[in-house]
Amino acid sequence: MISPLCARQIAAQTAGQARRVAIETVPETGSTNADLLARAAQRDFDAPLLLAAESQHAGRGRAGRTWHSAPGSSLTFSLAWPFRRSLPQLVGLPLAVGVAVAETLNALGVAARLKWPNDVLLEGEKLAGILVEIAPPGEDRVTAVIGIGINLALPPELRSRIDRPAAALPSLQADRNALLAALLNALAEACVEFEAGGVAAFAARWNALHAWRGERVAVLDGARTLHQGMAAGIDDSGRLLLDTDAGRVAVLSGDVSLRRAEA
Ligand SMILES: O=C(O)CCCC[C@@H]1SC[C@@H]2NC(=O)N[C@@H]21
Repeated sequence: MISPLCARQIAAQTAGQARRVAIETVPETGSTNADLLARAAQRDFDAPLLLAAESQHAGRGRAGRTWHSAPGSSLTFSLAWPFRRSLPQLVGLPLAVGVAVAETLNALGVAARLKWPNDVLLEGEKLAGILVEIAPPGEDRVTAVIGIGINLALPPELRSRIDRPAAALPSLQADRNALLAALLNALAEACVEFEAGGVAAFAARWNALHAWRGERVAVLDGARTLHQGMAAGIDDSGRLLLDTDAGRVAVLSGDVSLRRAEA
């Protein structure tokens, strides 16, 4: 039996948090990221706010992609967090979020690993995606909307819409409120730590979770290959380090592929 998302249950399991987070759940929406960005633009809240949806019909992914999910078989939520940091200082936030998600899953016995910059993989297949979007900056703070989608089951109609190998976590489907509470605790801690220390504070933990460390990978911009080399982890700015034939390069953006790397 799949439990419905319930704000009260999630709040009860996150009550010990130093930073209070308001929690809302809705049966359906287009995109929890879009909803929180719109509300942030209207100054609808000024403290951390979590919005979780049973179902999204216009889920957004990175690089303009669509995030497909199915009611009850995915966990889809966004956390809006106001940071007292400048916009450029938030560049590495998605990596810190990836660490928080993967460590939470590891603590629940799931061997999740990270693909740069912030896909969460299980045995090489995508289990969860992270999309961080920034609301129009206020006077003294910048609000990041941290959107996370986790596959808990992959019914055939969902699998047929996803164009890449995907994984799911049926063992965690039964109590999505407990999973969401554990994630929220870890994310709130990560946001506080990120505000103090930036992405450098997460580099060693990210590297310990790196799925493709030591593997030959290609970094792509659409169909174009930008670099090829051995993935060596991230540096203190969150850049992917690649050992190429021409020496070490630090990559700022792109999609990483194992399949497209030439031997
Ligand atoms: O891997 C990606 O491309 C990122 C996917 C992020 C999906 C989540 S689901 C909750 C939140 N709302 C959205 O519209 N997108 C994010």
